Amino acid sequence: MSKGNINVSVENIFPLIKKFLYSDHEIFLRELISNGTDATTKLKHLISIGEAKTELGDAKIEISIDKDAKTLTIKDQGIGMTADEVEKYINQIAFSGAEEFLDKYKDDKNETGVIGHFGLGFYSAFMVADKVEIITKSFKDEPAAHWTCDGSPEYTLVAHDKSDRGTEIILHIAEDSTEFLEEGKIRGLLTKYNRFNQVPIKFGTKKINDPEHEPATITDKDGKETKEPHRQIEVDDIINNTNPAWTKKPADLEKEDYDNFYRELYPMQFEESLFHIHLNVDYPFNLTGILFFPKLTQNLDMQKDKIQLYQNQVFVTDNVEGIVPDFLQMLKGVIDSPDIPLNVSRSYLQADGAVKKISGYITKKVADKLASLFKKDREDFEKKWNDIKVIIEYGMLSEDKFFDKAKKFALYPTVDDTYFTFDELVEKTKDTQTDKDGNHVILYAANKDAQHSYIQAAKDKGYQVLILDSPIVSHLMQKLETSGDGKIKFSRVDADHIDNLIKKDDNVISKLSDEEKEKLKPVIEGAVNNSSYTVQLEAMDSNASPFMITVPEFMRRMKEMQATGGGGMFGMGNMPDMYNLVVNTNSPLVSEILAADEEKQKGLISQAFDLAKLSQNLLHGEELTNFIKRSYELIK
Ligand SMILES: Nc1ncnc2c1ncn2[C@@H]1O[C@H](COP(=O)(O)OP(=O)(O)OP(=O)(O)O)[C@@H](O)[C@H]1O
Repeated sequence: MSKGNINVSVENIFPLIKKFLYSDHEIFLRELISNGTDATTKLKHLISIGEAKTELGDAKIEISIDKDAKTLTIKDQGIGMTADEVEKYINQIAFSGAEEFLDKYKDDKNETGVIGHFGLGFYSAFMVADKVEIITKSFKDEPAAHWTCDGSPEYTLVAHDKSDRGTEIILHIAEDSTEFLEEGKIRGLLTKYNRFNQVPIKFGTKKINDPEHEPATITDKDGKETKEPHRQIEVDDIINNTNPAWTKKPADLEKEDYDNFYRELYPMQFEESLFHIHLNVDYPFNLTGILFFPKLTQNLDMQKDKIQLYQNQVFVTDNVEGIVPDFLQMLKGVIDSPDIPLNVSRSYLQADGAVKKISGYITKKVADKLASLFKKDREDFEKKWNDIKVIIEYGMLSEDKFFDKAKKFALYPTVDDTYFTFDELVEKTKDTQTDKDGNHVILYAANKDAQHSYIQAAKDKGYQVLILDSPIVSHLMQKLETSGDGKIKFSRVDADHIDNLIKKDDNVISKLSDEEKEKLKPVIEGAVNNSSYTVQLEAMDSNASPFMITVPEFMRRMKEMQATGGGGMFGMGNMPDMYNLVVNTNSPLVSEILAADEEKQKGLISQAFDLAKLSQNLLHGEELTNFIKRSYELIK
């Protein structure tokens, strides 16, 4: 028997471990399973190179709870340790590892700044146990060893009669941690952290139908046939899939395999993904994974399904901020990399060279995949556009490299469902939609129904009208306007009268004299009596609407940009909505207004103003009721 002190210089390490990251106590299980996994893969390696003369068998890691003894045991069939190795690895290396780890983080008040907490290792057991035993037998022909430590710096190390190879870690669960003696709790942790562990993990047994047994058909006295019950057998309950899809070669997987993996990863998700991207790189860093483009959904559960970060098939976190570019965080799937430093704060992580490269690599892979999907089957890509546009538009705004690539496949659908790339759109509209000053005006609508009359007016002129309705599109337009030669201007169809949106040389003569206009303007202003509207007299086509409400492009876009965060002009977000009331001085109705007496003028203006409001979906409540009443009066 040997007794010893682990290290007197840090006598208080055990209380410290216990206190350490209170909310993260549960990671002890992941740490101990990782040790068991390492021990098993090391042995496998030694066997493969002929250093270990033993059979691996179906080596697994077994987790068991003994509620009476208040113990939780993690047992592996790996490499094991001799007494000397326990002395070296547990008393010295593991301890100094834990000590170093704590030293680094005990002052770290910002607990969320640490992602994963790999590195505390074996001693994390003391976060939940007041006594820990190790019973271990090395694959080498040496007696087993039994190490016990009750949380003080003192330990004992004696021989043991364990005869099978491997290590058992017995945790005597502390009074304040008895939740870890509950089967449900442990099963939850195993599925959270270890469901793709490299070595099978057994947690109890389960009953299944015996595959060897073919139930016989029984015929009763009435001649009715029934099958006898399937014979049940008890088998190990293996909680993990040791071979998840992302660890395989893309060439070995069919679409169905990816679909199945998506469902395995998010069992509560019933929609299929739109497409996947298999990541696989080994230089200059190691990274594998599969990312899925999800179907857009309002389902909140779905939004909880995030990209999961693994390190060698062990779950670390589903907070991948800093590793995956922001715009791709709406994707789902898995990233597995041994090269991501896990014990560092997020700000450090973002500055880390390897992590930056990873983020760049992922962006490039996603752009390449989208480009190839676009090239291979444009029709299908167009169908998916609505579901993926927000992610792509966000990417184009936030990453210049992505913007350059996405320019080739980002789509601009028209109200008639034609999908143009930006270059195609420019080519298609440059002759018809360039104004007299050389500005190339791209027209768009945000809502086909609400802006119907404006869309129609533009289409009557032979113009193309895009439908751009995603929340960040105003930012993207701003970027597209400034990134080219400065000649492209986006304008919503209701930003002005169509002849003003794309001003051509042909000046329309006004039927009204300047004097008449001066007379008319205050009459209309008086009848409208609303400070949100600026009355603007315009000589337009006599067939165009007499009154029309427009929302100046600049104002509206600045407001939208403020509302969706960033950009725009400070303070604009809180400004009230402002409109122009464009009055067509060439319309016969306007001449009629001018000629009418005061009473009739008022009636005509209110009616025309309400009609203009109606076509902008601005007539509501009492105003709408009054309008309807007045309209009935008119047709009586
Ligand atoms: N189940 C086990 N079987 C065999 N050796 C083990 C086992 N558990 C721990 N060890 C030995 O003890 C050492 C220290 O373990 P510990 O978990 O503290 O650190 P680590 O696994 O080396 O690194 P990490 O900090 O990433 O956990 C291991 O390197 C290994 O040599």
